[in-house]
Amino acid sequence: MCSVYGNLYKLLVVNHDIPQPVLDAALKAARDFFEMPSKEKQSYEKETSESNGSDNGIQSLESKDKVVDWGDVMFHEDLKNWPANPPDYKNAMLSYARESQKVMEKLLDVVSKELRLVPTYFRDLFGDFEQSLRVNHYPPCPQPELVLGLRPHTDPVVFTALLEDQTRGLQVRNGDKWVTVDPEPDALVIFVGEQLQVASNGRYTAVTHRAVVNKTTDRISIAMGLAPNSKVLVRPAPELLEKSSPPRYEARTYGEFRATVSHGVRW
Ligand SMILES: O=C(O)CCC(=O)C(=O)O
Ligand SMILES: [Fe+2]
Repeated sequence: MCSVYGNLYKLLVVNHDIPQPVLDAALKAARDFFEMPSKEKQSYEKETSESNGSDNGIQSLESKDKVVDWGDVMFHEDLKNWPANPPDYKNAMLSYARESQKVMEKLLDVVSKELRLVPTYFRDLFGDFEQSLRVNHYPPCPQPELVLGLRPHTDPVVFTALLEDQTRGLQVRNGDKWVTVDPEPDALVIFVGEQLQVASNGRYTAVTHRAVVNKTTDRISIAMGLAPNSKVLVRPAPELLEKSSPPRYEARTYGEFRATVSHGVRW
């Protein structure tokens, strides 16, 4: 169903079976949203955003003690809070959510098999999934070296499917270096999230990533997080434990995890 390139720190998936128009429509809807006049955007952004980005950015740049995320985000927790405009925004995002969930579920089966578990092991363990969507916009920045688009973080979910436009900006941590991921048309970047790290007892590790910005070009990315529902107890899979590999993480429901662990990036 797909070719997976990469290694421990990133997965770049091509031939993922998502029809290109679905990807194009999601990116277009995001762009159309952020191109609307500020007034129209503001009511939505207030509800959904943690941003301190472009609109008050110059001020933020001057405060040296503050971490600045030079971006705006529309956050749709549990796929809710849709703006009425652009009119096709909601449908475009829901189609992307549906299609990317299929890809991530298939990848979970690949991971299960790789760990010599039954193919549906992790899908069964995580149960009914919930999805949240972060639609990110990073405007050009006059002094990109002073800010980040989005600070370094790992995603607290199982997997994230990141769809980005063709502007460079995503970086992943590999050892002590930041590596820029070159955007590829048609590809999705899949991140391992913290819930898969716990359930695989650290055999898969969550990817630390961040976004940088540039002087001339704005950038759009759409991150779809696949998460268990809040009641699901996430713990290292007993089948993966042995005397020589004891559990490395505590068992916690996803709800408890969300309430106690925060990386400063809302998911
Ligand atoms: O914009 C990007 O490339 C990264 C976005 C991201 O990591 C997120 O929304 O969690
Ligand atoms: Fe992320």
